[in-house]
Amino acid sequence: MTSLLENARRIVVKVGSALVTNEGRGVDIRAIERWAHQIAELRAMGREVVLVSSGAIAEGMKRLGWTTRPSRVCELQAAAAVGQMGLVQAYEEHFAAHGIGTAQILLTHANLADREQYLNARMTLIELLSLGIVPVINENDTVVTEEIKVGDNDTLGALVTNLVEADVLVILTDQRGLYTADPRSNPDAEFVSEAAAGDPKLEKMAGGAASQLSKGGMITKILAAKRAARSGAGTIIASGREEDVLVRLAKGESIGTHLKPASSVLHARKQWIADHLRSAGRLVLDPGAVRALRESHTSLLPVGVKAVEGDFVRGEMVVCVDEEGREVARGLVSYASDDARRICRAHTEDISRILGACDAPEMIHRDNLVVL
Ligand SMILES: Nc1ncnc2c1ncn2[C@@H]1O[C@H](COP(=O)(O)OP(=O)(O)O)[C@@H](O)[C@H]1O
Ligand SMILES: N[C@@H](CCC(=O)OP(=O)(O)O)C(=O)O
Repeated sequence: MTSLLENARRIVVKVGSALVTNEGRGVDIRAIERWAHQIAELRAMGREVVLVSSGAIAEGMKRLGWTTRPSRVCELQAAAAVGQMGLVQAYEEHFAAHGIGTAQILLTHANLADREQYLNARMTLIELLSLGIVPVINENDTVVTEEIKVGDNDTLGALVTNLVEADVLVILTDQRGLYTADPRSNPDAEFVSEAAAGDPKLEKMAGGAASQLSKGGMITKILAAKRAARSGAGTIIASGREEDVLVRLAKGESIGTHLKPASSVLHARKQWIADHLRSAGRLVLDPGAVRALRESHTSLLPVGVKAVEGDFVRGEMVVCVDEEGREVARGLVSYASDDARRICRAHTEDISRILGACDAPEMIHRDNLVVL
């Protein structure tokens, strides 16, 4: 078996509290140095990497001189706010040593449930990746209470994987991967090197019941893999202490537990476009464009768009209709409605002259288009 990471172009790496913090005594600087080094190598191999890192509370406790984890939510929030400074400082310093810039992103579940904020976060992250920056994400603990928390960073990692349409989610933890039972209490537990993401048997191995969800552990990783598979991404659970784990995985070595999605990224994305998104506007196509979409499965070019209806931002879902108003396709549009109106009917080579820049040669790229 080869690694899911071998051919992945966009990767989300989640590092857990168990790893980032030195036995709960603040940030493990040596560990951060090693991951920065490995992620720099992945970038040099042409991969894009988003990092989801825990550790703010543990670092905050150290800075505040607290030796036991507080129970009041506001104390945990205060510790997270203090500790986040140390966490991002450590990442910034160690990525800078490789000439790589970093960006801090703090997200909540509520941010990602809101359509506009979801799209804004997506645009920002994709822009950062195209600028060669490594985004470092954590939950925005200051503004969340128990009920609206993502809860654990495994779930946040999966949400970010869906958000940026990553190919693979790598969850680094303090175990080699998934065992048939918790290896801490079951020395006979067997290692699982490969399984289907979403297989209910895995939830039982990880300790099962939904009531344990908030406690983290392996169950949140298994559920994160199930969630990531919805956008076609595979998940790897591996030990962050394994020598050069990310680079070796990217070179094709099979390390850790590989949880494979049932369908390909492209198929899953198209399913998502077709099923889940509310349309933000309409593009009226001329008969030539309708034919090209139906018969040649091409991208939709601005020249074939006769009119643009509605207000939308880049990346939103729009419905494509023929001159009689019948739905032909739907897809994620490459331009916001104002720009789309200005370039409809235009040839691709004229886009930069009209808009001052050409973000994309097509109105909807064929990977983001579902013809009905
Ligand atoms: N089936 C299992 N296989 C491996 N680890 C398991 C399993 N069930 C429970 N665990 C526990 O999950 C822990 C990892 O989760 P956690 O401590 O939340 O890590 P992190 O902070 O990296 O998210 C392991 O140390 C292990 O004790
Ligand atoms: N956001 C918090 C906690 C994140 C969390 O639950 O972490 P994890 O156990 O790695 O899934 C922090 O940075 O300390």
